[in-house]
This record gives sequence, C-alpha cells and structure tokens, in this order.
Amino acid sequence: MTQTRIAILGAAGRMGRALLEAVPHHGNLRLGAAFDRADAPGIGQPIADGVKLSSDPRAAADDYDVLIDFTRPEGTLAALETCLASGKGMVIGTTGFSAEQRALIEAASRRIPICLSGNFSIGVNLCLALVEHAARVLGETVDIEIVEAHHRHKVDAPSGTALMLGEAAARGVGRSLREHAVYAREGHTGARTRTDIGFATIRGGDVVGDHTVMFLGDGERVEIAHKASNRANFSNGALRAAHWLQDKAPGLYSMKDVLA
Ligand SMILES: NC(=O)C1=CN([C@@H]2O[C@H](COP(=O)(O)OP(=O)(O)OC[C@H]3O[C@@H](n4cnc5c(N)ncnc54)[C@H](OP(=O)(O)O)[C@@H]3O)[C@@H](O)[C@H]2O)C=CC1
Ligand SMILES: O=C(O)C1=N[C@H](C(=O)O)C[C@H](O)C1
Repeated sequence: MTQTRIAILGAAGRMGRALLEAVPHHGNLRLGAAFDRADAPGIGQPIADGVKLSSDPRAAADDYDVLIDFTRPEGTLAALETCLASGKGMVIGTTGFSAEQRALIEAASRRIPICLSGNFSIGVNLCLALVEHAARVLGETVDIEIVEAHHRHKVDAPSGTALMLGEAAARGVGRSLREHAVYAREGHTGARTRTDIGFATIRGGDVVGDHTVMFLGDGERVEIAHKASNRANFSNGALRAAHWLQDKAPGLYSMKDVLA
C-alpha cells in the first residue's frame, strides 16, 4: 500500500495533538514532519517515532507529500507560500479567514490541491446536507437561527462550522448569506426580518464544539444539532482528507468531495 507522508502544522496545539494521536491508526499514512511556532514548547524534541518538532515547513519540504494545517490564518497563509513553492497539497482546518485571505487560498488552489473545511467531522458534513434540504423544504415559512458553543480558548466567531451551516441554509432558501447574515444583536434592534439568518455565539469551559440550526415557524420548530465530544472526529476526517488529496489535481476541494 502506498503511504501518504503527512506534515502537521500546529502540532503543539489541541488539534495538532489529536492528529498525532490518530496517525498510527491510519495505515495509509505516515508522519513525515511536525511543525509549530519557533518558541513552542518541545521544539527540537522528538514528538513521534523518528520525527522532531520543528518550525520551518520550507526546510523539511522533502519529508512530506501533504501538509495539514490547524493554526491561525497567518500560519495558514505562510504555509500556503511554502506549499506553492514545493507543489505540495494542503489540508486546511484553520478557521477565521477574512474574505481576502479566503481569496488567496482560492487563488493558490489553481496551482496545488487544497482541501478546505471548517469542520472535518462526518457528522457535521452530514448536517450540512440535512440543513440545506430542510431550508429548501421549509423555505420562507421559517426564521433561521444558528447557535454555536465552543471552549473558552477559541479566538474566532462565529465558528467556521456555523458559517458553513449558514451557507448551507442560505443555499437551501436561495439567499446570499453575505446579504442576510445577522451576526450580533444588542439594544433596540427592531423586529426580526424574515429573511435574516441569525448567529449566536457561546464561549466557555471545555466545550469541544456544539452547533444547532433552528428553523422557527409558527406552531412548530425544527432543529438540526451536532455535538462533538472529542477532537478525534475532526482529526480522523482531516487525515482521511490528506490521503484522498495526495494524488489529486490542483483545485479547491471540500469534505463533501472526500466523502463522495
Ligand atoms: N476544521 C476542523 O475540523 C477544526 C478546525 N479547528 C480550527 O483549527 C485551528 C486550531 O485550533 P486548535 O488546535 O484548537 O488551536 P490551538 O491554539 O490549540 O493550536 C494551534 C497551534 O498552532 C500554533 N500556531 C499559531 N499560529 C502559528 C503560526 N503562524 N505558525 C506556526 N504555528 C502557529 C499555535 O501556537 P500558539 O499557541 O503559540 O499560538 C498552536 O500551537 C482553529 O482555527 C480552529 O478553529 C479546530 C478543530 C476542528
Ligand atoms: O476551534 C475549535 O475548537 C473548533 N473549530 C472549528 C470551527 O470553527 O467550526 C470546528 C470545531 O467546531 C472546533
């Protein structure tokens, strides 16, 4: 069996550690390199069999076929340059990109294969399809609201998953999320507009990731919810995506492509 050699960027973080734990359970993968910031604890020390944690993806480009990134947008964009230079594919799990940063990723995907997803769990990707279908069926009869909760350390809001769920709902009802999203309410907001797609964010404790899409009608309400209780569901999905991506042509792929 051909093994895909992966590198993990953000290896000292929560997702990085979950990925390191999961790699040995994927026989079609081998860890080739692991990176984090130059001042991360453990730099220069072994992090897995035969692999030391280092800080320069460019210097070790011969050691991996696909780079998996779970960092911050700045880390992703720096890694994108490295992968463009070496022609390696990228799995991007980082969230919180601006429209400009997202455009850079899209441009890069014309030259290298990139799998980008705000959530690599199979359950959430199933929910995306369910939400789009529910929105199409319920249409203009309901108000759509998305509630998400995450641990106290999360730095971006709404979550990447909430935004993907919002896009799925918007597609279902034939609206543009950019035009109809309402990300905050405070003070005298006036009554809700039927076409709004509202977002609410909770941060605290060790919540791994909860998302609920509510379709609120008159006399009934439909809710589609996903609750992650560990990070293995994200790491296993990202590792599956890395192996899938390894022989793909340049393009911007999603977890839907991986699971097809
Ligand atoms: N798509 C998905 O399925 C999932 C996505 N995520 C997303 O993944 C990202 C990481 O989450 P999480 O692991 O919890 O975060 P952590 O903060 O625990 O880990 C991120 C790691 O990356 C490091 N890092 C940050 N910036 C850089 C950089 N420029 N170069 C190198 N290393 C860098 C951090 O170092 P330092 O601490 O010093 O900043 C840290 O060690 C977030 O955007 C999160 O939303 C999370 C879970 C699932
Ligand atoms: O930061 C996290 O932890 C998570 N981030 C992703 C997101 O922004 O949706 C995915 C997951 O919910 C965990």
